[in-house]
Amino acid sequence: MMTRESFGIVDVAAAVIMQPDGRFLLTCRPEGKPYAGYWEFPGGKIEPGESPLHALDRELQEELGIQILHAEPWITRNFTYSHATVCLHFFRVIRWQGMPQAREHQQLAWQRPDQVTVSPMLPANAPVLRALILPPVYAITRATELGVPAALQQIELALQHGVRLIQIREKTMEKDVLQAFAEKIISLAHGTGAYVLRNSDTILPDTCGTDGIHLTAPQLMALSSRPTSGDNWCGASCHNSEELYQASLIGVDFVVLGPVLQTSSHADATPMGWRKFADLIRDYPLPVYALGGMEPDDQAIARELGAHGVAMIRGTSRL
Ligand SMILES: Nc1nc2c([nH]c(=O)n2[C@@H]2O[C@H](COP(=O)(O)OP(=O)(O)OP(=O)(O)O)[C@@H](O)[C@H]2O)c(=O)[nH]1
Repeated sequence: MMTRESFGIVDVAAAVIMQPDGRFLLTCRPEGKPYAGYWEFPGGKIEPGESPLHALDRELQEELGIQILHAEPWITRNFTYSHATVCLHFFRVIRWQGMPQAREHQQLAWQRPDQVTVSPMLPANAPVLRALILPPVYAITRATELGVPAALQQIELALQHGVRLIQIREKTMEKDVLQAFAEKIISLAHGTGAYVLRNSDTILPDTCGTDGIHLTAPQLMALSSRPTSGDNWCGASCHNSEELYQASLIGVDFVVLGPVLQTSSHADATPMGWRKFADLIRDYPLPVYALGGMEPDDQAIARELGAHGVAMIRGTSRL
């Protein structure tokens, strides 16, 4: 029988073991393994007949002496090394039993997503570390509907509640009003370390001081490469498998997928529901925010199904 291994694909389970303060654990590959001395997420190869989660539990017991109590599927990334193509199934491990110990004499380091101090990292892991910087909630503005003062107040409150990613999505706002609104949002957000993206359908220029762009689905489908470079963020809106595929092809940083539930901002759109959402993002390489009728409490179910977090328009006021 032809297996994935006979095609040179090695399935691997890897853990982002996360403390409540956001720090996660990296380990250094011990002598005797390929890429010895490189840092990686704890984990290892999935044995025949094992599920990714069972393999991860076994690996974490062998390598660190801990047992998984709660883990969420996250992203799945392929990477081709000279010896093999690895398919890395990442999980966020939120609760575990025991204290991680270096059972294989490897070095361990707790790291912050925006401040990784160990190197070199395994080559496959750069986009994974970048994905970890993304916060769990993505807030989307609706100043055209609320009025600028109320929208600013809502964003200020959201920032106080810990929101660290905001999209300015005012598609019909007059230019001067929009620019003044964007300046205020950027100044409020940057004061707390939050990122601000501009929707690609607004008339804000590249130079307006935002930290990147959020592509609408039609704009995503019209592109042949990612439109931002360097540290600038690039997100995209997706509604189906074709758009998800295109987003992974041009290598955006994250996607928003929906509508998951009924929402008054897109009342005519048919919601896909959680089951279809989960099917669409299974084994997907990029972080996904669930969008459409999301409330703060929906973070738990979204993450359980493999989402990175939730994106909210109205729900932001209930954080
Ligand atoms: N554990 C882990 N492996 C990774 C990461 N990133 C990455 O490219 N890999 C690759 O995935 C593969 C994992 O294989 P491994 O050698 O660690 O597996 P293992 O613990 O089962 O070891 P073994 O082969 O000695 O039994 C390696 O090719 C490694 O380079 C990561 O972050 N964590």
